[in-house]
Amino acid sequence: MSLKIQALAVRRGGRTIIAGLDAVPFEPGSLTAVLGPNGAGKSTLIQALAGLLASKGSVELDGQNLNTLAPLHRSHKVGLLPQSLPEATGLVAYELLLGGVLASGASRAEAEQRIEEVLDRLDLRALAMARLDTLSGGQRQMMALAQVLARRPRLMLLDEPTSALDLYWQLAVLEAVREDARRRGSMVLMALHDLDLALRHCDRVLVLASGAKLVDGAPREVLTPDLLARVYGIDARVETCSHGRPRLLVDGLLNPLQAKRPAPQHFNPA
Ligand SMILES: Nc1ncnc2c1ncn2[C@@H]1O[C@H](COP(=O)(O)OP(=O)(O)OP(=O)(O)O)[C@@H](O)[C@H]1O
Repeated sequence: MSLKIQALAVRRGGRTIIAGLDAVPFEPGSLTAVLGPNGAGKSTLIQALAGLLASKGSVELDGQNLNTLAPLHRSHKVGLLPQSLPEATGLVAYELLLGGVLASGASRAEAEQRIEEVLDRLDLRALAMARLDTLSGGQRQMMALAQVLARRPRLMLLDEPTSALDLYWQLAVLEAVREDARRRGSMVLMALHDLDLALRHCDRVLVLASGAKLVDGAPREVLTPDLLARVYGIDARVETCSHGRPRLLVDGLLNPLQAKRPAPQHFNPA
């Protein structure tokens, strides 16, 4: 039982964005960070896995090819947190959660019970009855994440889940996701720019560049100074802090003439 990606290819706007991605199977309970520079293809991969973009190749979840499932059935198994925040509409936050959980196939009673649990776990009860247009961007992002957790999908796809959150909530949210994966055996793939969060919370990192897999492995092993220089064009290293945790130390930008960083991501029509 796992997620297997084989020869995944995605085109957008007439261009090949992801060309034949293979990955070692993702295990139940695992958190994987999808890393890479702007335009590397992280969101494209996540949207293709969620079924929002047509793709070739195979995406198998627990032995079932997701591309053969009807969209509704696929959405019961796969929960997506998009990069964009939920719109600031007159909808009450609780209604956002309820709509999502009911759409995932839960009964009304089951949906309400799951939402109560997630609101408690994330300490969001005080905001549950607020209109979305009265919440801050970060609060709306937390509500969207609460919805994904309450839907209890087998595969969670989170596109920059902490982009609008303060330091407390970045850690709190990732710990809640980690706990959910451990408890239910769900699998999590999340696009991240914060490498410290990837080092701290993820079992594995998948690094993309120009839509191709560059490396895939344990965060500490993969995030070497050479890789950081090649992918991000920065002079940086991972060291162990006095509390025994890995930390990214950034010394600065590499001189662009010396950097081995590829030019800004650009894809040739294929
Ligand atoms: N709607 C679209 N139509 C056509 N091309 C797109 C579209 N969205 C993204 N692209 C292209 O796909 C490539 C990958 O974009 P994608 O958003 O997947 O990158 P990303 O790694 O998530 O970037 P970021 O870190 O900036 O969010 C880019 O070259 C981008 O120009």
